[in-house]
Amino acid sequence: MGATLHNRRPGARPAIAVTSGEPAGIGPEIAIRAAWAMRAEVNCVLLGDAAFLAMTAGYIDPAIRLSALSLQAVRNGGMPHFGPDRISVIDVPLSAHVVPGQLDKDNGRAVLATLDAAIEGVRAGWFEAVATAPLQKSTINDAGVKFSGHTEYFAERTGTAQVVMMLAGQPCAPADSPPLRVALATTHLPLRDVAAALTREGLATTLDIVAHDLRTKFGIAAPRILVAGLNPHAGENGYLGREDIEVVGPAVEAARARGIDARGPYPADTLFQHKYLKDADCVLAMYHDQGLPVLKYATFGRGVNITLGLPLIRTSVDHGTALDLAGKGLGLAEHGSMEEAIATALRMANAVHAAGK
Ligand SMILES: NC(=O)c1ccc[n+]([C@@H]2O[C@H](COP(=O)([O-])OP(=O)(O)OC[C@H]3O[C@@H](n4cnc5c(N)ncnc54)[C@H](O)[C@@H]3O)[C@@H](O)[C@H]2O)c1
Ligand SMILES: N[C@H](C(=O)O)[C@H](O)COP(=O)(O)O
Repeated sequence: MGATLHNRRPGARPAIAVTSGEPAGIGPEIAIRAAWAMRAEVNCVLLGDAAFLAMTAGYIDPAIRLSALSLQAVRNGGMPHFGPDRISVIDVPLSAHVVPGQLDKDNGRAVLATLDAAIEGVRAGWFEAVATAPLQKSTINDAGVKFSGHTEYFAERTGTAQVVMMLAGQPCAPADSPPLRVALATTHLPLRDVAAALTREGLATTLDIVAHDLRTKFGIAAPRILVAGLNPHAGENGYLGREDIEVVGPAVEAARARGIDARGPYPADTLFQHKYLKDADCVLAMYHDQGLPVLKYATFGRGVNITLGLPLIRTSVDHGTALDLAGKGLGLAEHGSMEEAIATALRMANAVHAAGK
């Protein structure tokens, strides 16, 4: 997988799959708006129900033009390249009528089918990367498929033993802030299971993946990674938990011995301040709600979620399905994060493409 990155036709706009997400949420709207806004730069290929996307596009702006092919037609004849005056769609039909704001488990498997089509398309050379609009994890579980997130699903479907979720965004202040990147040592699991999920070996692999992908896909020659402790005050010399001494610290030391500029563990509550972040390329947080609230507070609406360690490029938005907005109609959701997800996927694809030449 990924070999197709070198097959970009001279002069052709790169193609990126954009999955349209939970149909009852804001995903279809923001995917259409972002793809339309970026149509001059990139051939976004929306994956979703063609009739539903056409109807949604018509409500957003009748000037938006979509052209659709069935998945089977693409399998038979290659990708639609309709040009920059319209958005390409590959039809992945829904099973049930969509009521905005109301989840329907009958559509859960169709949402998963868009992810499968995206992965198939990268393997087949139709796309250079995948950007995903938000889906509702609970609906897929309600449909009878155990599902904890795109991150884990893409790992499983590509046979990747370990991946890393990283979110990135540009803080507004201070003015000289570098991009804030927060990677997670654990992803979607109950808080009570976090400590047991942290191992020296797992953290070692996480640090290797973060360092490798920041080098190869972000062009950072020697990434500096600041590692947060698990416990309050990084364990207070063992009086508030021993994981920082026994697991996190040794993993950081071992990474340094392998030539990775990892530092820590630092107390998480004071790590996110400019004097540390200004020289850092990434913070590794131990769990989802240790790192992401800080990132989202600083950059919500402009952030991007990137899965590191995959054999393909996958990005996403920094927010969810916003059913509260979707239920009230179109025009309430911001699509800045979706645009940034597509732009980041494009930059990453360009970096890999350039490196492969
Ligand atoms: N990339 C993804 O697929 C992704 C990411 C995050 C959450 N989710 C899923 O989304 C579902 C809902 O999650 P949640 O309720 O915790 O978070 P949410 O992001 O959907 O909503 C949280 C709040 O942010 C607002 N908001 C979100 N996106 C917005 C946008 N683009 N413009 C304006 N306001 C916006 C919502 O109106 C709401 O007030 C869950 O199933 C969650 O797992 C998916
Ligand atoms: N953890 C992500 C966030 O808070 O933005 C979100 O749940 C999406 O995760 P996946 O990309 O794994 O679906």
